[in-house]
Amino acid sequence: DYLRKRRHNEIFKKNGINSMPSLPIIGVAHHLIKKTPADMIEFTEEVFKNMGKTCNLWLLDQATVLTADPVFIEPLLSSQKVLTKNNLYELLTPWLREGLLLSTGSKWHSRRKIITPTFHFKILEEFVGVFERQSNVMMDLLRDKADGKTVVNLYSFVCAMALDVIAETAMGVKIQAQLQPDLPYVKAVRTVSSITSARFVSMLQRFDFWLWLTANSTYKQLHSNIALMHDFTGKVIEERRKLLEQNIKTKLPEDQHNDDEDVGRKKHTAFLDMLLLAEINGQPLTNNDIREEVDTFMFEGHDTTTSGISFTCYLLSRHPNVQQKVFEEIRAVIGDDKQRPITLHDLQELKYLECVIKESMRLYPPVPSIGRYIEQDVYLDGKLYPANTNVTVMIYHALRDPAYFKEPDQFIPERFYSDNNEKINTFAYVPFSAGPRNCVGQKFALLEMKSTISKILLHYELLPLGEDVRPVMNLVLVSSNGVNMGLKPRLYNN
Ligand code: HEM
Repeated sequence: DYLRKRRHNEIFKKNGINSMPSLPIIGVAHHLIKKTPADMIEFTEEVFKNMGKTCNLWLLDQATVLTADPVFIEPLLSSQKVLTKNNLYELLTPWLREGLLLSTGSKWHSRRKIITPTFHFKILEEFVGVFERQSNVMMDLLRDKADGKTVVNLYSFVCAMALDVIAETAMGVKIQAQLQPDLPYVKAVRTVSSITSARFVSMLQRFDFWLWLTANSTYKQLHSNIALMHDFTGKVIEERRKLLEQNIKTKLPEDQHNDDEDVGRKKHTAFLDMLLLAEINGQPLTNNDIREEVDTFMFEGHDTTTSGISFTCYLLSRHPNVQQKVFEEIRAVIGDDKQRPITLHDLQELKYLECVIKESMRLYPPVPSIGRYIEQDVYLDGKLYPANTNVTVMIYHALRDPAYFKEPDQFIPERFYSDNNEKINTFAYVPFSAGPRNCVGQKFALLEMKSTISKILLHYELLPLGEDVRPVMNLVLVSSNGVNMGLKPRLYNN
């Protein structure tokens, strides 16, 4: 073990990577044991300040390279050889199994090949109506809070809305998370997301055995809720497969299996339908194959956009000039009729809003860190990196690097103008990651965020009420005291 650690440290040193002084066996775990999740942003900042933008920490006997340096991020994320996720992702395995986020090797390759086209422009166009309908529900729910005085934690409203959107687009099912929050599937998603996030930031709870031993009821709650979710998605898949087979047999046009609400309108295709039709090496996917992909969308596709929408609205509430500029753009593109459905074309025209969202995700990236595992010795940018190394890209810190972003803590959407001279380095701005394992859902996410935020601003003015956010790096970025603001109905006098 000593020799292994020495080899790692020597190789790192050659690459200009410092290793933090560590103790035998435990490494640097003693620095972390008393840290709370809320301390982690500051702790990592301190580490980078003292050790450099890429450095190594021994966590027990595991080499863990932390980086916020685009010079290293570029070869790492571009590599076709380092595609495996690190052990932190194991927390998600019981729920997501080997879906696209967690799978690796040839399984990941073949799945990525069939999933990428499911985000085709034409398909996304069909989803715009879902964004519209679900954000309209949220507008109704916000109405009695919008008195200009009440402090609203927008996060919980957006979260239920985003869950409705992803259930309908991924599975073709209306789960009514906003209107019936007590539905078992909805509660199960919330419970499993929150237990998994808590485990992500607790060194001890990460280990299954320890969770079972010290928090048995949480352990049981986690697994019974996962079983419930698998059961639910499994049944949806079975039903849609039957329906599809029936439709093929009777050659019914797609829109004849509409439910009541959709009568008269072409029913949109869900991701699940495309997976039912997909083949790998001439073989269709099994229900279990499809389930892990649908579950992955359910997880990856709602907490992330919730974080993005909530933090953007928060920043707008604190920057009235920017809010006014966005509002004017929305009014110019969409008009004053709050009931007029927002089209894909409208969303594409909202250029300033896009800059605002990009800048919000720079200050508050919904996915604040990602990880890779180096399985075999590998050369990145001509330098050797030893096998059995975890790497964590600290997206949160990279996006506030003054070497790449002037006044990095300021909210300046204009830096994303396409004609801005201050060209943004692709690997310095990675909220959706980059390279072969980048976010497959990023276009969907951007459209959903644009659609929801423009709906909110058409209906309400956002006011700087309540405590400022305290960002915490969970699986996604959250705020420990909520994402607070006030709302006031918009009046259109001029
Ligand atoms: C603002 C919203 C979002 C952000 C910031 C975001 C960010 C990311 C990031 C950083 C990754 C790389 C993860 C890693 O390397 O471990 C990723 C992967 C992924 N995202 Fe997103 N995401 C968002 C929304 C979505 C949505 C809406 C979907 C689905 C509808 C989605 C589906 C996925 C999937 C399936 C992967 C795995 C891709 C692969 O490994 O090939 N994401 N996302």
